[in-house]
Amino acid sequence: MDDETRDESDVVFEVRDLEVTFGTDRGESKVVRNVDLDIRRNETLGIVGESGSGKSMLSSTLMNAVVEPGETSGEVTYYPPDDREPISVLDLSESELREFRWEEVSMVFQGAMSSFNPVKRVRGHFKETLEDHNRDVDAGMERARGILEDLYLDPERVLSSYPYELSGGMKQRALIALSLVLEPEVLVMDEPTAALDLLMQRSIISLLRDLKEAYDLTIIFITHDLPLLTKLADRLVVMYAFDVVEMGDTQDILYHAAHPYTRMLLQATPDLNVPVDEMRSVEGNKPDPVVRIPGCSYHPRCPMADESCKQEEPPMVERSPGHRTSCFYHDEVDEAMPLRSDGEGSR
Ligand SMILES: Nc1ncnc2c1ncn2[C@@H]1O[C@H](COP(=O)(O)OP(=O)(O)OP(=O)(O)O)[C@@H](O)[C@H]1O
Repeated sequence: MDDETRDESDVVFEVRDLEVTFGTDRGESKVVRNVDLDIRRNETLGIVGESGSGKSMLSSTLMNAVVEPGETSGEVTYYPPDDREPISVLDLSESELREFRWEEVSMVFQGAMSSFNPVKRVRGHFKETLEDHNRDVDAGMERARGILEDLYLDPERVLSSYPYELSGGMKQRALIALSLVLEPEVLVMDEPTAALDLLMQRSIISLLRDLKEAYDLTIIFITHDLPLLTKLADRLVVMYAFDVVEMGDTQDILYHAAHPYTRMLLQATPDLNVPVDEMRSVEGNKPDPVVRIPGCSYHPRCPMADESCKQEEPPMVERSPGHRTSCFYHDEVDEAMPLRSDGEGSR
């Protein structure tokens, strides 16, 4: 079904004309450009792109949490699961935002390891979160124990520990439990497994699949680790140069990637079981958020680019239902940049 014709009850976030800008000495720095996106209820949406492409900025806007002095414009509408009115996230006051964050949408940030206060036991973090949101602490702690157990942690041991007494994987799971204690609808995870070893990454991914079912969650997972994402996400959003260049079902993107950049990402991934640090990086210079080049932002690195790509910006088009891309030559990409055995090598 087309994103725009989709029944509203299926959509948890509707993002329109979204832009994030920073004023800099060199001029205006646009780090998210004109993004339109629907996030479906109870899906796992993966946002992928190289470092600095705008993934974290885009996801921060879902909680109106872009750091100062960044300016967010456009619309971010959140649809609660019940009969409540839709919420215009960018119009929320500070006190409304404090409730909205954690209770509706919870975020596990990049560098999660430092999210715990080192001098406070884990139990204190849970209690403080419950108290700050005027929740019944006893009931909340009972729920916390259940979530920790679901994450294969010993609740009493973890709750009575200081953060430094836990291993990286345990700390990460404790943080996920903390982010779920106020029963949010949406969990946003920004590179949550980046600091973990491969085995722990895989185990967190499988835990997230179970959690999503058990707690009826929508998960937004941000990473530059495409192999990891293909094991978790129902749909993928590919970002390049502060904009979305392709989105669609994970299988469609894996086997029928329509944008040359997505194909480059897939080709840079020799085998989707290979750790990310063994992947080759995509060649070429990184885009600059201050300098908007004419035409398609990917043309300087694109093997298929011609004169029109240098002059005109390609519009986002629907290639097949729900599969969109912004490339003039999406119909020719199969022939020009074939995927290994039609995607077989990418499994
Ligand atoms: N506080 C800030 N002020 C100005 N520009 C910023 C700020 N934080 C990030 N940026 C810029 O915004 C752009 C997008 O950054 P963002 O963190 O969203 O990228 P990302 O895709 O999440 O990268 P990574 O995977 O490395 O986290 C980058 O060019 C970055 O330099």
